[in-house]
Amino acid sequence: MDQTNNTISPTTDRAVQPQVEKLPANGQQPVIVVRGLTKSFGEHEVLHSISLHVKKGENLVVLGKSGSGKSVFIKCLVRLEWPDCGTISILGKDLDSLNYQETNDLRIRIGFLFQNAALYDSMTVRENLAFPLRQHKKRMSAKKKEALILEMLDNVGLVDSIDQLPSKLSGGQVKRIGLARTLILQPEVMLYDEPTTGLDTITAKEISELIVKMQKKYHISSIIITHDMICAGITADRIIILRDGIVYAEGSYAQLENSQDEWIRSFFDFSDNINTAQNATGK
Ligand SMILES: Nc1ncnc2c1ncn2[C@@H]1O[C@H](COP(=O)(O)OP(=O)(O)OP(=O)(O)O)[C@@H](O)[C@H]1O
Repeated sequence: MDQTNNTISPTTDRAVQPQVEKLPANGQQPVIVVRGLTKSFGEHEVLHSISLHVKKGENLVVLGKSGSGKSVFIKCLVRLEWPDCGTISILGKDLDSLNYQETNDLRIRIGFLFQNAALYDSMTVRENLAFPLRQHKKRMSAKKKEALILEMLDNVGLVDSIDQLPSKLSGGQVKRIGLARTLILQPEVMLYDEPTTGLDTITAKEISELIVKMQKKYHISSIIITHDMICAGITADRIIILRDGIVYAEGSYAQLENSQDEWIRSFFDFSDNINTAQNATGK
């Protein structure tokens, strides 16, 4: 189904006309391409023919009110849920065409930071970071592993916590270590599910700024699911908004904030904070 005809109707506001089907004009293949993704639970159609792409090095924020299908969408990307129809291509691989081994190989190139990503309580920070390396980088030397652990802890400003147990860390520090642990496998694509949930405003801002710092440092392409507008303001290169199972709107933060559509503008109640935050990150 043509989403452009299926979405917002009476508006002439170009910023909210979903244009996600238009692929980049520079000929560069997007890192993620989703076409016609549909997912129902029983009679309840949660996602209806979603199509979007993510360009290399881009942070795409997916907004939507509670229950709009954001988590179901991201779970479809990592095959925690199976779409009823539609195609998903990540890093040039069509997920449906991959065998078990190819799926596992691709998974290593994709980092997924869960909403409530927990650290292993009985392991120190170093051991938590070493864990994915032990699983997936069996041939990497101990020296290189230690260097990577230190690099990732340095990225998140927590080198001094290397020998601590998670129980000694604050909520924000746990998030940072969770991010470091995901990044240690050097993913080309990151999927963030509500990365700032449960954090106070200042810590949420710090985590959001860290996401941008990592995007720039490692040229990571990301999808960030959030309903935290401060996080969206800091991290988004582009935003799509889900409503009733479709891509209702697409645009930059500024375009959507100034939309003629009142429902879209209702997301942007914290604009003063965000303007400050956006200025700080140059988005
Ligand atoms: N496994 C499931 N079985 C049945 N219904 C489900 C399942 N998972 C999700 N849903 C339904 O799909 C809809 C979308 O859920 P989803 O968790 O994706 O929303 P969301 O946009 O992430 O919401 P929130 O911002 O509150 O996390 C909800 O109505 C939810 O009840």
